[in-house]
Amino acid sequence: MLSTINFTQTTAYQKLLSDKKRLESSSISALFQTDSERQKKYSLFFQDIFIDFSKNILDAATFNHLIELAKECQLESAIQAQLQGEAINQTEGRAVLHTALRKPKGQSQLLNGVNINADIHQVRAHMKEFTEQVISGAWKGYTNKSITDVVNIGIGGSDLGPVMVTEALKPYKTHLNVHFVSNVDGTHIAETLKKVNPETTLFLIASKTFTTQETMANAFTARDWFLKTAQDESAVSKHFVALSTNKAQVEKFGIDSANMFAFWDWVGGRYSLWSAIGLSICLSIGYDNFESLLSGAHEMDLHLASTPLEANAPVILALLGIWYVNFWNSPTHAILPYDQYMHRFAAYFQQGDMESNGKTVDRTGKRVDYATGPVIWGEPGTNGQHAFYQLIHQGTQMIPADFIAPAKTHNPIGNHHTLLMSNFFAQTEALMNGKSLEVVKTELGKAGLDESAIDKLAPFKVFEGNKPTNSILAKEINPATLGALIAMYEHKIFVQGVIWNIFSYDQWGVELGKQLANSILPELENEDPVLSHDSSTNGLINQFKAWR
Ligand SMILES: O=P(O)(O)OC[C@H]1O[C@H](O)[C@@H](O)[C@@H](O)[C@@H]1O
Repeated sequence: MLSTINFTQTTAYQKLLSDKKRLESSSISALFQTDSERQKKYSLFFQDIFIDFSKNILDAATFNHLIELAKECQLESAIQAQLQGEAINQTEGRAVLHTALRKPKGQSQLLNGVNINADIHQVRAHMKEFTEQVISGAWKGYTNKSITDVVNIGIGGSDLGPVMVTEALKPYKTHLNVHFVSNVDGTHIAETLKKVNPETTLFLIASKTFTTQETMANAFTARDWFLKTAQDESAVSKHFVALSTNKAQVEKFGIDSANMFAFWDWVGGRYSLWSAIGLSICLSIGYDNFESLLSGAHEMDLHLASTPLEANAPVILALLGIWYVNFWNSPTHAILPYDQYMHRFAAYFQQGDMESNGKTVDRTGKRVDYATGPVIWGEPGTNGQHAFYQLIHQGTQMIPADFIAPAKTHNPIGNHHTLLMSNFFAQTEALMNGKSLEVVKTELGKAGLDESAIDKLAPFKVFEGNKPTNSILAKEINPATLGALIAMYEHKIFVQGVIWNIFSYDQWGVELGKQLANSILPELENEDPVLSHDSSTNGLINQFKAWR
C-alpha cells in the first residue's frame, strides 16, 4: 500500500522552504555563471532522448532536498507497489498495470498471484492478426471490398491517446485512413460520415465501460447510417468491432464477441492506449510499429523501476513540477512540442495529468491544505510563440514549460527544421536570461531615441527572465521514442501523486458530470417548462426549448 505521509510535514519540505528563500535572490542565469559544469550536472540521456533540466531554479542543495523529499514520502516503495500490481487505486479497489501491457511475451506479471502476461499477449496476437488482415485487404466488407477507412468512436482515454499517437506517428502511416469521432455533438459524426463509404469502412467502438453516453450515441448513429445502405444486420459483424472490458454490453450492442478486443479493469482509461484501445494505432501505423511504441515505453518502465531517484527522468521532472507548484505557486505547466506531428501531445496529457492529479482529498480522506495538480496546456511551437508566449515572458505568473523537439525531422524541406529549432533554442534562452533595463536602454539609444523617450518606453521592453524550462531533445520521433516519452510523462504524474498523497488513478469528478447530464436529459425531451433548478439553469433550459 502507498504511504499516507503529508509531504508538508517532512524535514525535506522545511529545507526546501529555505532553499526557496535563498534562490529568490538569485537567478537561473546567475547559477550558470558560477558553474561551468551546470548543464552536465542537470541533464541526462535516456537512450536517444536528451533531457536538459539545467534551466531551472535549482542548485545542488535544492536538488538533494527534492530527492530527500521523494525518499521521505517513500516513493521507491510506491513505485514497486504499482509495478508489482498492488491495488494502489484504493478507492476503486484496483491494481494499476498499464506497465504490464508493455512487457514482452513470456515476462511474468503477477496480479493477485496469477501471471497475466499470457492473457495480455493473447489479445495482442488477436490485434496483430486482425491488423494484418485489414491492412493486407484480406478482411472484406459486406460487398467483398477491402477496408479503406477506419472510424474510432470513443471519448476521453478511448480517444485522446490514439488520436495523439496516430498524429505523432503520421510518417509511419499505412494506406488506411483513420478517423476519430468523440464529441456527442452530432456535427462530429456527421462530418466524418460524409468522408467515408459504408462498404469500405470499419468502425471501432472504443469504450472501457461500453456505457459512456457520448460513445454509445455515436456508435448507434454509425450503426443506423451503415444499415441504411447495407440493409442487412448480418453485415454489421464485418464492419463493427469493440474494444472494451464489458463483454455483456458489447454483445447487447450486437457486436459478435469474436470481434471484441478485451482489456481489463486494471487499465485506467487515460492509460489505455497500450491496450486493445490501441487498435486504431495498429491499423494506422502497422502492428510492428505499435510493438515498437510499446517496447519504447517498456524501456522507460525499466528505467523508472531500477534507476536511482537522482538520475531517474520521470522522478526528476515530477520533483521539479512539485518545486514550482508548491514552493513557487505556479498554477500551470506548459507542454510545448516543437514538432507539428505532436500537436495533440499537450491535449493528451491534459487528460492524463489533470484527470489523475486534479484532487483535493488526500489518501487518508482529508482535504489537502496545499496545491495539487497544475493546469496542463500547450500548443506546438512556433504557433504558441505568436499566441500566448507573451504571457510566459512578461505576465505575472511563473509558467514552467517543457520544450520538446526532434533533432531530425521527417520532412527535411529547405531550412524549415533549422528555423524551427532556432526558435526552440532562442525561446528557452530568452525565458531564462530575460532582458534587463540597462540592455533595453542601450538598445533604444542605438535606435536613436532621446533620453526621455528611452525612459518612457524602456520599462515595457524589460523581460524579467528567470522562467524555468526543461528541454527534451529526441534524436527523432519514432514509435520507440514516442513510447518512451509518453511513459515518462505517465510516470511523472504518478510520482507527483505519491508526493501529494493523493490517489492518481480514480476520477470521481468526471463520474459526477456523467450523472448530472443524464438527470437533465429527460427534461429536455418534452416541451414542458422546467422549474426544478436554480433560476439561471431553469431560464437557460427554457430559452433553449423556446429556440430549438
Ligand atoms: O472508455 P470509456 O469507458 O468510454 O470512458 C471514457 C472516459 O470516460 C470518463 O471521461 C473518464 O472515466 C475517462 O477516464 C474515460 O477515459
